[in-house]
Amino acid sequence: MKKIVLLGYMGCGKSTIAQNLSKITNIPFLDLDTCIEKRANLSINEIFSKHGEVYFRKLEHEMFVELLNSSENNIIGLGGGTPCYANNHLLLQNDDIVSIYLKASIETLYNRLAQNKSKRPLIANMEEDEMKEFIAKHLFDRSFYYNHAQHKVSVDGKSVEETVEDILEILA
Ligand SMILES: Nc1ncnc2c1ncn2[C@@H]1O[C@H](COP(=O)(O)OP(=O)(O)O)[C@@H](O)[C@H]1O
Ligand SMILES: O=C(O)C1=C[C@@H](OP(=O)(O)O)[C@@H](O)[C@H](O)C1
Ligand SMILES: [Mg+2]
Repeated sequence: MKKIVLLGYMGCGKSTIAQNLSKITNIPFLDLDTCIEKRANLSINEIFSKHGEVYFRKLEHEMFVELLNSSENNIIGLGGGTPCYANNHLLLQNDDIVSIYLKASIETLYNRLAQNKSKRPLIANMEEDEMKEFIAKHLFDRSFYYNHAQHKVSVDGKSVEETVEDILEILA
C-alpha cells in the first residue's frame, strides 16, 4: 500500500481530513507539523519566534523525507508551506506515494482562517482585510508547487465526509 500525502494551503483541511480518512480506512495518520513539534519539543509558534522560518523549513524538509522513507503505511498531512521549499514538491511525484492537493478558494480559506489563525505564525498578527489580500497573493505564488500533486480534490462547499468520500474514490 502507498502512503497518502495531503497538501494544500493553510486551512484547506489537511489535518482534519487526514484524521477523518484515517478513522475510515484504519490507516494511521501523521501530521507533519505535530511530528516537527514533538521532535523540537516546541510549538510551531515557538519554532518560528525562537529560531525563525528558515530553521523551521529545514526541520520540515528533514521530517518530510524521514516520514516518506519510513516503511510504515500512513496518511500524512503536510503543512501548507511544505511543498514550496527545499524542492519538496518534486517528492510529491514519487511513484510509491499518492499525493492529493486539497484545493480551496480564497473565500473558503479566508472564512476558515479568520477564526483560526493564532497557531499559524504567518498570519497570526494580521488584520482581517490584510489577511484576505495576503491569502490571495500567497495562494497564487504557491499554486505552482501544489499543482505537482498527482491528484486534486476541490473542497469548496463540501463537508468533511464529502471530501473524504472524494479521496476514497481516488484511492479505489
Ligand atoms: N468541510 C470542511 N473540511 C475541512 N475542514 C473544515 C470544514 N469545515 C470547517 N472546517 C474547519 O476548517 C479548519 C481546517 O483546519 P485544518 O484541518 O487544521 O487545516 P490545515 O491542516 O490544512 O491547515 C478546521 O478548524 C476545521 O474544523
Ligand atoms: O503555510 C505555511 O507556510 C504553514 C502552514 C502551517 O500548517 P497548516 O497548513 O496545517 O496550517 C504550519 O506548517 C506553519 O504555520 C507554516
Ligand atoms: Mg494542519
